[in-house]
Amino acid sequence: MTPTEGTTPAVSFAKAAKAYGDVRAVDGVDLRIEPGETVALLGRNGAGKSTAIALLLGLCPPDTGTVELFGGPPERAVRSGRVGAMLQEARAVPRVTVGELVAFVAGRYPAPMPAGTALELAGITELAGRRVDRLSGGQVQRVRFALALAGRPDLLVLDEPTAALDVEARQAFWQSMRAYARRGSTVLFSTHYLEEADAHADRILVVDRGRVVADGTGDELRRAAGGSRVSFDLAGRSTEGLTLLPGVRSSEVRGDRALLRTEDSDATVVALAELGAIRRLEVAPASLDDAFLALTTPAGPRPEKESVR
Ligand SMILES: Nc1ncnc2c1ncn2[C@@H]1O[C@H](COP(=O)(O)OP(=O)(O)OP(=O)(O)O)[C@@H](O)[C@H]1O
Repeated sequence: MTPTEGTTPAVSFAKAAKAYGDVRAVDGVDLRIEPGETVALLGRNGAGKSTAIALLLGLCPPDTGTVELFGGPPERAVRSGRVGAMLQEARAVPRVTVGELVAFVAGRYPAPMPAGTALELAGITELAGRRVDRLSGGQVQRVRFALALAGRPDLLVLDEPTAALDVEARQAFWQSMRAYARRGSTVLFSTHYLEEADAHADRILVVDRGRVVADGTGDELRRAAGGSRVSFDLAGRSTEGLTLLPGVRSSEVRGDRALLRTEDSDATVVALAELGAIRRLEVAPASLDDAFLALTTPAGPRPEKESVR
């Protein structure tokens, strides 16, 4: 996305880096998020999403480079109540009711929303009188969402917000998030789920080994990854040699179907036809899954610091 001239970005990283020993958790990231954008940080476990979020909230300083929120240090934006965050770590919760806790936290902010509105937006109005230490994991998650909203933040930061939620709660959560984003707030959320990033973000930043390796809408990422998927019924045929066919990058078997990811679907289809492997043959554009696989490094040991570059 092109930076908007003359506006102050909600979030900006300039060559920001943070290492833990040999691990470059955030490795020289340049990034600009405009006010009002909803952005997903998408990456595998250990890609650096939580560290990037810790930097932008001022929880730890970058080793090198700078991170700013609304044109100033993160601490200033956080102190002035412009930022609401929902982080991963579950802290011990006090023995107060949900309503009391949300009202207490809202009261710490200069321009909070009424506690009842925060509860309503988080879909937990009926939990207002329940003790916080007697809730299910999913309910606690939604209380934390209400707490993140309570100060009416300009920037809402959510680290894997749906991790503990079941399907129904997940849908309700995204509806609430979108409702809040429509009020003009900037939202940044991290996730492992491609479908969530695709469905709920205006823009997806794919993070891999501490770097932003792609930045765009789901459609842009699909196009950038290029390629197609060719699938057909194996009908008992061996899968041996499929990856050697022209254009094929990878192959996978799902039930009795073979799925080939290819850079040249015409050449792959001709080769399959020569083998007679064309039962229920389908050719489709690459999916976001394919794009993600093409853009990121497979799980495995992280390289040593020296071998990264
Ligand atoms: N406090 C720490 N001390 C040492 N290493 C750390 C620390 N925090 C993160 N790391 C390492 O930095 C890398 C990035 O971790 P980070 O938690 O930012 O990734 P993530 O994308 O949020 O992963 P996940 O999806 O699993 O939460 C990982 O290799 C992790 O082990």
